[in-house]
Amino acid sequence: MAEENKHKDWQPEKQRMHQVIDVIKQKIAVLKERAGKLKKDVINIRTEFWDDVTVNIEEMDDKIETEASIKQQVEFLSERERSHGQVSERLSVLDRLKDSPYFGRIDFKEDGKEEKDTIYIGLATVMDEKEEEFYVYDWRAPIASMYYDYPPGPASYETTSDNISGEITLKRQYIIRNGELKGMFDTSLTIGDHLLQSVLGNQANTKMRNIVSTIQKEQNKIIRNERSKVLVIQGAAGSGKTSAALQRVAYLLYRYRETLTSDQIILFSPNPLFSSYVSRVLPELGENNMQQMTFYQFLNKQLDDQFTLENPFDQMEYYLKNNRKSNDPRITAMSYKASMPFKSLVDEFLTNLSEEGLEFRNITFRGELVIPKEAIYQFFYKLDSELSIPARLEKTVHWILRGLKQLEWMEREKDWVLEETELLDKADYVEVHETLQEELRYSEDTFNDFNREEQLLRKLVVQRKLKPLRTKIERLQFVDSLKTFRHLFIEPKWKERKNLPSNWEEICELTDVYLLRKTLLWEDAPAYIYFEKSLFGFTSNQSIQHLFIDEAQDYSPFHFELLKKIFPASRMTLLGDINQAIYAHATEEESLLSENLEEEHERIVLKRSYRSTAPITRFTKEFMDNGHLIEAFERDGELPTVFEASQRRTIEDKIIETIQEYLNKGYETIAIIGKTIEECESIHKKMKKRMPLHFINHESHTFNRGIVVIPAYLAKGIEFDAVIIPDASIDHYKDELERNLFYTACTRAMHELSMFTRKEPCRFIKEVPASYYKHYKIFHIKSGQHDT
Ligand SMILES: Nc1ncnc2c1ncn2[C@@H]1O[C@H](COP(=O)(O)OP(=O)(O)OP(=O)(O)O)[C@@H](O)[C@H]1O
Repeated sequence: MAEENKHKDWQPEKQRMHQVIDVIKQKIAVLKERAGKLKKDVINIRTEFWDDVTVNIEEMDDKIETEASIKQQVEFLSERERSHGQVSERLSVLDRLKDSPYFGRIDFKEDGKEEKDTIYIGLATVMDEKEEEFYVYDWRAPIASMYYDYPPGPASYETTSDNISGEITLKRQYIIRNGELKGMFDTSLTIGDHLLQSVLGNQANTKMRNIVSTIQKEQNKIIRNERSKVLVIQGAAGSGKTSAALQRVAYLLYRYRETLTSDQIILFSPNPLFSSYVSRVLPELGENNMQQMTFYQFLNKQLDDQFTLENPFDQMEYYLKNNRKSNDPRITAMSYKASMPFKSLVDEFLTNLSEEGLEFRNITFRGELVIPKEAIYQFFYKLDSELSIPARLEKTVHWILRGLKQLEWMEREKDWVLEETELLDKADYVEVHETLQEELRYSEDTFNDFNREEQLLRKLVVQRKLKPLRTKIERLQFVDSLKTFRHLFIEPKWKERKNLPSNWEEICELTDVYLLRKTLLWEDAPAYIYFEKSLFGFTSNQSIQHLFIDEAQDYSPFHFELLKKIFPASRMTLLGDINQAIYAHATEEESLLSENLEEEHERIVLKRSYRSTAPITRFTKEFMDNGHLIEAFERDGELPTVFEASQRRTIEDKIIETIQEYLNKGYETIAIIGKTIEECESIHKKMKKRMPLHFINHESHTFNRGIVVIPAYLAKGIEFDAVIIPDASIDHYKDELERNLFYTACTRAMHELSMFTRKEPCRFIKEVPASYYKHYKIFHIKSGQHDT
């Protein structure tokens, strides 16, 4: 920037910035020394661990002393390791601050005070050398919230105990890179479009970036919300839902740093690729990543190993292949089984099990029947019916275990036991011998030593043999929950209810076939887990304090009920976009984002879409019902293009040519987004000979720069510089869920979007005014193009 064009405060600001950077550098030097020392300590403790421990295990007292000595040493080591970890984390934050210590400033005059405060805002707090004055405020500090919420003029912020009001007299933004002041502007907006324009104009990245320097006012509301137990965010594609969620995690970890840790927060992500895509944001902000998992991983963990759980993406593929068939039982089941009416049916079924119908298993030991299932049934149903099923099962466990105790006494006398004592190893004999010695300390009677030893050996053998059975009983494996659940789909009493789908009979048959195979279809998993946990009792997870569900439109209220039961203490942040609902069960009424969600909640709507250029957003919003609610962020770019050609080979050539153009423009992440995995496989197979392509399936955990081929449902949540839709023909994207899938695919594009069709373009493209895109019909690629 020429000197004469620079801001009037350029010099003093530059000077101050260097002063702050110098302080940061000094702090880095001090911390590096500390880190070095701590590292040395850790290495020393590890190498000399056993020198400092007094090991003596001859006598009981010595044993206890040895244990205490080891414990002390371990504690000392972990304390040093922890300190080293903390210092390293702080060092990496300071390292980032050294390159860019702050990005904003507000001058604030509090009501009733003479002086104004100058507040510089950055990634983390920096104090002066004496640790008295703030050089930089952490962006999450209460006072910093005004930077995001207000233009110059009256403003206020909340502390934990107070509401402070006053006036912002100046609001300034800085671009500081590698320790150099590159730009500086005073702004009258909340966060000036100027800076946002430049951030959004950058290339897409294979890892998501933090947005703290340009958080928008409506996003800040989400980030700092502390009131709501359930916070629902409906946001257009690219409106910053995921970004806001991640900055919210960072905010909560800062705000509640005394009581909240990152492992008490879970984020449900749409696919494994997404998990790695967002993995850098929190470390960049100096925080540890929260727990992250897909809903599939979560449900799989809730099931024992007896089941094979279908992957949701396989369900999706089934849907996409069969959705044109009328009355396909699986397709109907996908929506019905995720619905609240189905939950009510399961609840009714559970209530009935309170009276009758639970299936039990025989209890056998060494091939012999010990307690027949009928006896368990009788015992269970004679218990007070006011008690819940889990409470009655607990009593049944005690009853069975008492029976096993009697069995143990009887078995001890049997011949097989004596035979097995001979197979015991030396350590067992030593153990029995020690018990005997212990008994003798309190008894003078040594006459029956031999008998007593045999008794102890027999006891040991029988107890050991019974242990696995006991464990199974304690784990309620004597209840046949699968067989019980099947009644719901077999017994006329349940099958012939009112208000069931018309093809319920077929659905029941199909469900039972899979249950018998111990395969849980994706649509059956939530209901089965809910059912089983209702029987056995929800072992609720009290430690999780915040649950974030990204792409919440893909969860049904039934899923939500399950999550609430499993995480009763947790606050929930549900983020999604109803326009991107791509699962058969996710309709507007049955979505977690629905305004009719019964749960008391606060709702925030994000309308502005930041990811794509304005021409792309204008194009995509045209074919969505509620598209008029989406606002494009004004960023210039090329119009989307549609290329139509009748020959496959021509289309392939044109795709290659387009990709080449994109590469020449400097785009680094380019995605060919298909509808199904089959379509993607076929494109990959044909085109990989002509250019390097990476194929992404549901097992992919990362993606690199370059050209990827990916189905739309796996591209959720991710973005690319340029997107190619290889087949946008009339017969390829048709029904309403395919509309959402098409929308999801198109909205992955930041800068360029091109679509290819072999026939007429799909009806969604045709719903867009012709002036919003360029339509080319290609007759011969070599002889040129015809603009229609
Ligand atoms: N305040 C902001 N400042 C800078 N960039 C932003 C801001 N908000 C969003 N973005 C950018 O917009 C893009 C989309 O953001 P994000 O992925 O969080 O949106 P989303 O609503 O989760 O999208 P989708 O639902 O389509 O997956 C990202 O590149 C993100 O960095």
